[in-house]
Amino acid sequence: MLSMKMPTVKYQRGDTVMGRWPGSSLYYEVKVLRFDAKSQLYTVIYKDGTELELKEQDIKSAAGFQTRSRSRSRSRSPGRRRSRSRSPARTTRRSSSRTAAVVAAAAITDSVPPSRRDTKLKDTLEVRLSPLQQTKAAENNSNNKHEKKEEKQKEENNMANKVNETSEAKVEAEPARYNLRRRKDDGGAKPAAAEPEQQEEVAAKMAATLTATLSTPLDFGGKLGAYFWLLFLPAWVLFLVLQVNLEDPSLTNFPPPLPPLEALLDVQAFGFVILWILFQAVLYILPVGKLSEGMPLRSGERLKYRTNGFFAIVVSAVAVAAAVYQGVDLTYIHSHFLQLAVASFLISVLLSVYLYVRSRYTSPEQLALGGNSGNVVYDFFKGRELNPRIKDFDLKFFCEMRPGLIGWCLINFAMALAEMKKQGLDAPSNPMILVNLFQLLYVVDGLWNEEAILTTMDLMHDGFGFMLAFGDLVWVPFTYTMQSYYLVSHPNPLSLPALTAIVILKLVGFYIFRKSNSEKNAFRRNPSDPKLSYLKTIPTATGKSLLVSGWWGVVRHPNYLGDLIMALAWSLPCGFSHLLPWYYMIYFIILLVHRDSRDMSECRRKYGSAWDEYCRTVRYRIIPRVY
Ligand SMILES: NC(=O)C1=CN([C@@H]2O[C@H](COP(=O)(O)OP(=O)(O)OC[C@H]3O[C@@H](n4cnc5c(N)ncnc54)[C@H](OP(=O)(O)O)[C@@H]3O)[C@@H](O)[C@H]2O)C=CC1
Ligand SMILES: CC(C)CCC[C@@H](C)[C@H]1CC=C2C3=C(CC[C@@]21C)[C@@]1(C)CC[C@H](O)C(C)(C)[C@@H]1CC3
Repeated sequence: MLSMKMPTVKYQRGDTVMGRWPGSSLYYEVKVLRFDAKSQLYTVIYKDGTELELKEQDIKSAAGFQTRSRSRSRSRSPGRRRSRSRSPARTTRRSSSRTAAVVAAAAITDSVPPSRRDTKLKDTLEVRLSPLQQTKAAENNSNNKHEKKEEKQKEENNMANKVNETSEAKVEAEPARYNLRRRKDDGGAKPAAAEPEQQEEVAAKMAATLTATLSTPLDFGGKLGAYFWLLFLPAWVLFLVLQVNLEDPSLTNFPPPLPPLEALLDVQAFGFVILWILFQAVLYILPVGKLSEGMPLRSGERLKYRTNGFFAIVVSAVAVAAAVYQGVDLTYIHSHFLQLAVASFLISVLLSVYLYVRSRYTSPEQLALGGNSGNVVYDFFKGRELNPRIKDFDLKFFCEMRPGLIGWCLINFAMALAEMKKQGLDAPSNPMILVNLFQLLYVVDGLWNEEAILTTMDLMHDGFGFMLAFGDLVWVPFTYTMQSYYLVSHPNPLSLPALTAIVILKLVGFYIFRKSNSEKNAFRRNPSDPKLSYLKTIPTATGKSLLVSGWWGVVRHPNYLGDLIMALAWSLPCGFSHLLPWYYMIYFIILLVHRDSRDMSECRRKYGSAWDEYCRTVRYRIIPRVY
């Protein structure tokens, strides 16, 4: 087993110490993750999962601190606080009437540092600064003049640590916003207001600090990129759908003229999409199948998910078969593809708006780290809330695994029927059968191993916003079906050797994909599983280890490799006459390369030098010796 050693420095990896929150004089309990000898900085992790780099002088041993109890702070009367000298959050009656447009200072409780949150709150919001106090002994040790000044400031903060925001107050602190933690449990304390100027000063200081420390780099080209993707993605789907209908669907051909609006909007198609989603929702909530636990959240909580996806696809297949038996003409899906896509798009927009609005009222712990930039368009696109739920109904999990994914198979099946109808066949063509079976296998496998999705990036890190809502409800069912749609009117006879080679390719890809995903999933769920004891690992400061042998020792993303090989096998049956059926392959390379780089940054942030060591040991990302 490989292991890392930390250089001999004052604080060691794993030490629990007190770290100063940058820009303030407040100290919180942190754990040392690593020390960078070059920059002389310690990477520490706060209790809420925030990682920061601190200088040695901003760290103190935990022994010199004591936690101020809640009861003590509660007993402090507002009047007593008022009598104190000026402080950043001083409470006065006078100022209570002036709190509109005042930024409230962050509430920091139980040694959890402030994280960010948009705070346009309608209700009265009571927040409180509750840092930890240093003991007398520690204070005496602090000879440094600078430190003494900060101690004084800290004392002031402690004295006047309640700020109130009235209903008309709008809390807006640009460029960054901070976490205002509701103090529902502080019933005894009366709301009071802070001195606006001083609060603003504190807020501005913290805002600057938080911008510098908490903001994760923006993906997808940042704010401008978000505008671009919001327009480009729907336009691209429209382009593909119009193009695939052409006799000669060359991507270089000019797209056909846009149909009139009334041809795009179809109430019946809209109704069918809604019915399909509701049908899947009913299957999802049925108390059938396992309740699986997700990975621990930042709060330590583990959500439960109803993983009955396989049951859902079996029931859906039976329902579709019954409908066909009853004479329902599924080729409607082929002839109304555009209308169905537009209806799904509208639903995904409505869903994204709902998700964005509800995320404004969610507690900061429930926000994803990446979708909380403060820019409305970017956050709408990227998604703010990590696991939006209506009671136990997990919207992200449901959308990712059900309507679009199972809808993809339904559309493929409808295309096979449309091909038979259009080309007067008694049975679908071989390429159509291959595409249908290959993609069905992919989806069924995903649903059979539904629990494994709980350890993927989307579920663990990404917020649920337009990108995933659109991706799940529109992109997957209406662009992943391009190969079968293409085959409806573009037959491509396959020789037996070609057919056999494609099948072998698919199986090889599937084997790599499934084995590597299962290995990682099993390891993440139970790292001490005896079945995995032969695997080498690298320990990391977070307590989690990284696999460095087995599939994850071949390349850093063996699952992407398998997935790409499968994608190749999906396009090959369509031949080489047009680029359109190869669109998925091209898109998928771009998607996975980008995903890999996103994951690399995320893992480097999480695991630091352990990740670098993993990358040194496993040199290639996706394709051995190539990339
Ligand atoms: N068909 C499609 O459209 C798409 C399919 N996919 C497929 O979905 C699957 C999931 O993909 P995705 O979520 O992107 O990524 P992964 O399932 O590969 O998850 C990445 C995470 O795995 C963990 N990890 C990375 N390296 C190691 C290691 N050496 N040992 C242990 N854990 C490690 C890390 O999380 P941590 O350490 O926090 O556990 C990392 O963040 C893939 O098979 C992919 O091909 C993905 C996107 C689109
Ligand atoms: C619109 C954007 C450009 C891209 C959106 C990306 C999404 C379409 C994909 C992100 C991750 C996905 C996964 C699957 C489907 C596509 C999306 C939603 C997946 C459910 C397909 C089936 C697999 O077996 C899987 C491993 C479960 C996949 C997980 C990731």
